[in-house]
Amino acid sequence: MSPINTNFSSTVIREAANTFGTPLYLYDEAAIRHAFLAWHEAPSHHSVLTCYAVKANSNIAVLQLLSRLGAGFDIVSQGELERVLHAGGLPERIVFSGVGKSTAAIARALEVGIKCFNVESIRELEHINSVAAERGLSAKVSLRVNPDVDANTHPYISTGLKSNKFGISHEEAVSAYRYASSLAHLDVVGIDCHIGSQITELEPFLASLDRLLELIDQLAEDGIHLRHLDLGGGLGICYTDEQVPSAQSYIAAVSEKLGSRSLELVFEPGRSIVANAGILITEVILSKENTGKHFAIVDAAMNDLMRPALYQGHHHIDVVAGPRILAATEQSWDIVGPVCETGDFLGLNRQLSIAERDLLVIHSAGAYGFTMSSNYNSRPRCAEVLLRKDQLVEIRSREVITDLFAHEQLLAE
Ligand SMILES: Cc1ncc(COP(=O)(O)O)c(C=O)c1O
Ligand SMILES: N[C@@H](CCCC[NH3+])C(=O)O
Repeated sequence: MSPINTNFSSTVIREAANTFGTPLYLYDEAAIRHAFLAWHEAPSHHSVLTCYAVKANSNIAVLQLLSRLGAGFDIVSQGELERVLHAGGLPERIVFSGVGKSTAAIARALEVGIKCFNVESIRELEHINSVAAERGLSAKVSLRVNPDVDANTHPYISTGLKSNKFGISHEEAVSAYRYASSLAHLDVVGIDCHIGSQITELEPFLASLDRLLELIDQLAEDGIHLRHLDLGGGLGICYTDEQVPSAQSYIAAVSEKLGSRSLELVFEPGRSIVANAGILITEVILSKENTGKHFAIVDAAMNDLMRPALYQGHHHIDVVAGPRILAATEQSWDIVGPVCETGDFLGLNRQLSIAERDLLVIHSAGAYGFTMSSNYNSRPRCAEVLLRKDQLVEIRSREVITDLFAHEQLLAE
C-alpha cells in the first residue's frame, strides 16, 4: 500500500498551483469514486448502506458526487445536514450521530425525515422524544452502544472505551432499549457503535460486533426487533506503510458473523473514502538554518492542516521542483508553516532535496484536512480543487482578507 495518488502528476500539481495559487487542496474524483464503490459494491449476504461521514470532507461537490453514486451520509450537526440536502443527498439515507445534538438540528432532521438518530444517552432519548412529540412526529432511533473495546489507535481518536464520552454503556444498553421502546414518539430501529478512527486491523471491529450481536439477540428475546446494525466508521488508510484491511474483507467478515440474522448493515466511513484522494500543495517561501537544523518555511500551516500538530499525524511529503534560484541540498528538513506556534509543522526530519519556490505535496490530506482548518493567525482558508478526468475544477474559492472580519463589527464610538 502507498499513500501516493498517482493521478497527481508533477504537471497537474504545477498547473493547479499556477492556476489557483498555494496553499491548495487538490482532490481526485476518480479516487473518491473508487474508494466509495469499494464499500458500496462490496459483496455481502446482507444489504449494505454506506453512510459517508461528512466530517471527513464536507465540500458540497464531494457530497454531490457521493450522493450520485448512491451514498447515504453520517452527519453530526445541522450544518452537515444542510450541506447534504443542498448537495442532493436523500434524507432517508441520513444517520445523525453526536453526543450533543441541538434542538434546532433535531427538529430539522425530523421535518425532513432522516433514516435515524444515533442516540448517545438516556437524556438524549428523552430530548428527541419531546422534540418529536411537540411536532406530532415519531423519531426513528438507534442506540449508540459503547462496547468498551480498545481500537489500538491514537487516544484522541479512540471512542469505544468506557472512559470516552461516547455512547451508552454495554451494561445499560438493554434497559435503555426497553425505556426507548416505552417512549411514545420514538421508533426503535437499530443499534450503532463507533470505536474510533484510523483503525488498521479488523479484530477490534469484530470484537465490538460480537458484543452488539449478543445484545441484538437478547433484545429479540425481549420482543425488540431491530432492523439495522450500524458499525460506524473507523477503517484506517495508508499514511506511510500501514497494511489496512479492505472494505470488502471487512464487510465479508461482518456479514459472515451476522449469519441468518436479517439486518441491514450500515457503515459510516469517512477517512477511507477521501483521505488518499486528496493532497495539500504548498510552496516553500524560504529556507532557514538554526544551529544546524534546516527549516523549510512553507505557505501552508497548522491552520490549513491540523493533523500533525494535533495528533502528531504523519503525512508523506514529496517535492515538485520549482524554478530553483538556489541549489537544492538533500538533507533532513523540518517542514514548518508561518504560524506563531512551535507546534506548527507539517513534517519533521524529512530527508528531502528542497529549494525555495519548490512545491511540496502533503499526501493523504483529503480527510480531516480542509474540514479542520481555521483562520488562526488571520490566515484566509485556502481553495479546494477537484481533478475531474483531466480538468481542474475549483470547488471552493480561496478566502480573501475581507472574509476574515466580514462578521465582525466596529464599536459605535
Ligand atoms: C460517529 C462517527 N462515525 C463515523 C466517523 C468516521 O470515521 P472515519 O473517518 O475514521 O471512517 C466518525 C469519526 O471518527 C464518527 O465519530
Ligand atoms: N479528525 C481526526 C479523526 C477524528 C474522527 C472524528 N470522530 C483525524 O484527523 O484523524
